[in-house]
Amino acid sequence: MAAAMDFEGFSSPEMENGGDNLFSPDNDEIDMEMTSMLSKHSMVSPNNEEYDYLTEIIKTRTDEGQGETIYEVGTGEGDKPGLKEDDMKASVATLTSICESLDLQCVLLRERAVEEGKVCEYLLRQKLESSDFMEIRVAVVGNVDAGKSTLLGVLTHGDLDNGRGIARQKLFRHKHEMETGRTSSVGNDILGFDSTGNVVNKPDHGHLDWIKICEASAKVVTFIDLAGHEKYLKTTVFGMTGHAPDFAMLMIGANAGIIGMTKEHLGLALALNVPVFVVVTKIDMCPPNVLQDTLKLLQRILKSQGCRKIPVMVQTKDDVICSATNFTSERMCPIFQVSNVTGENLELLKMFLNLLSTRVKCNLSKPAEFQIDDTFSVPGVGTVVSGTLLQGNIRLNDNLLLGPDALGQFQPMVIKSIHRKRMPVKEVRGGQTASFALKKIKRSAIRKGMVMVSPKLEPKACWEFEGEILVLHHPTTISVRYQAMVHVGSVRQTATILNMTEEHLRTGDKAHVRFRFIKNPEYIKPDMKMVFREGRTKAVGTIVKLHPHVCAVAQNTRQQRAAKKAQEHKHHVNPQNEPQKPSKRNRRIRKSYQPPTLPNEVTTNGTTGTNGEVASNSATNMSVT
Ligand SMILES: Nc1nc2c(ncn2[C@@H]2O[C@H](COP(=O)(O)OP(=O)(O)OP(=O)(O)O)[C@@H](O)[C@H]2O)c(=O)[nH]1
Repeated sequence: MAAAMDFEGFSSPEMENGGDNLFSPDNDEIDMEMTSMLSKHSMVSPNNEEYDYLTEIIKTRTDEGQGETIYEVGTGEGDKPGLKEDDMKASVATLTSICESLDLQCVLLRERAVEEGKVCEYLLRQKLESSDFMEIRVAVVGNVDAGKSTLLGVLTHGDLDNGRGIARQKLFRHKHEMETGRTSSVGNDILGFDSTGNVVNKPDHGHLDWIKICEASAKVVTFIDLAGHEKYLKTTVFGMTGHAPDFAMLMIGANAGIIGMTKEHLGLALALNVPVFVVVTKIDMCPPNVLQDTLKLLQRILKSQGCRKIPVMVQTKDDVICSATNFTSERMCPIFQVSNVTGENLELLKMFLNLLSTRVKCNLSKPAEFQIDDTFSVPGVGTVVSGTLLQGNIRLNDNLLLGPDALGQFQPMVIKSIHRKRMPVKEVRGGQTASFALKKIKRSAIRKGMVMVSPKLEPKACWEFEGEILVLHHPTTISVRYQAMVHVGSVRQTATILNMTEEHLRTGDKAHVRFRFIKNPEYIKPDMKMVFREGRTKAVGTIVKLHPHVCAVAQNTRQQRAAKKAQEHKHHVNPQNEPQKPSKRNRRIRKSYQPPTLPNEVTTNGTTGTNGEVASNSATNMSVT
């Protein structure tokens, strides 16, 4: 019961709606409408018109699924499921022919015998050029020693672990990680699937060639390996907000159970609306009664008020298909039980990963918006930034704006080269991660949290913003002037509470709070999820209003203009240009000067002030981070 209590307050309104806001309701409605008009016999011998209609439906569904969909043959609205052998054969022939015309690979996932015959489910996946692939990002979280790095080593390198850490050795990036066996930084590993769903990773002398994997893949799953130790929580939170994961894979050691940071990481994923699936490891070395206890507690926590999830034990291929197809839209939380040493159930997990589809739909027709999560200085190349393209497209030689800098300004820059997963490409689409080499930009001019956006967006930075927050934990009370680290997308900066609707906030309290960044203005948008934390203090929330930076810029330019005017005046009346003490009147004016309040504030519905700072609805396509 205590565990359930701990989760009070983790759920957000979106969670309670099952995260439905992640999908465009209009498209779902169209899809449902189109599909519901079909009978189970529609594919048996369609005439030309019906054939075109079926083609249209499949095209819409694969486009919506960003290049893939699961299609069921043998079911239809108002019909009892199942087709006789001959009808099934004819339907599959129609499906295959449609797939060929649309350049889709058609793979049988499962066949079910039902009262009226058979129902077959097919995975339809776009055949892509070798330089293109679908991308899914999975954040890997869980307590220290849950087996995160080991599982990633086993999945990506194909060799089982020995129970003493041999598999994880391939992934550690720092010397101290090798020595302590603990992950400290955000690491990325990739697992590629070809169009038929086979794993393409083939290590060469223990090393993976990312370019070869990407070329052979139709889908690449990127694992964002986050540290399990509490002292690296800052990194873990950054990984969950800044790397825009589609899903979170929560790892639990079967014998250790739900300990340490497990609940913390689960709560973080829930608060950020990232769908979670659980992998219980080490089942080879865990006594059955301990495993049962761990699973029971896990299910109780998932079903509790704070989580409101439906735990589903995945034990067969059918379970995998059901849970993968319903994962994004429902409150389902699939649970796998695996061993990295014997390999038990790893095939089910791989099949599940292959069937996952991107959660966040990115609008490709909108102006480009790229959030930077890391910077590098590459010898012979120059400054390189990596991150996620949240909307639009970016091509080689595109002119973009980079910022905001410390003054809240954006500078023009040109894209010199583009890499996706270390593979040179000419273009990146919304939803994909990439690295860009930038022309004539110093690395020192860039910090994590900056963005590169199309000039059409006319970006504005802001010092101050308002958020609706919920305090998950605080030992005493939070009041005005309290400072803590704010994570929003890849922005990570300390902010001060300027004012709030409550006088004091305690654990479990909700409030409307106005924040101010202490160091730099940032590019953020309404509706973005935020985490506010300092030590064990944690609050989560949503940005509801921005106070654009125009204020500070205006202040600056106004001050600059005033200074220039004063200078000119000085030159005019004081030809020797000697420093002069400001008059008493001027000093009084300066002292009493208050920055003007802004007329142009941005609200959540995308309405803008006089300058039209933020494109309407642009926030709705942000990845939920
Ligand atoms: N027997 C057995 N041992 C495992 C299994 N999975 C992981 N281990 C062992 O558990 C230990 C810890 O695994 P790690 O992969 O380092 O754990 P982690 O969650 O990545 O830990 P951090 O990087 O510190 O967050 C290693 O010695 C692994 O060999 C498993 O399924 N069975």
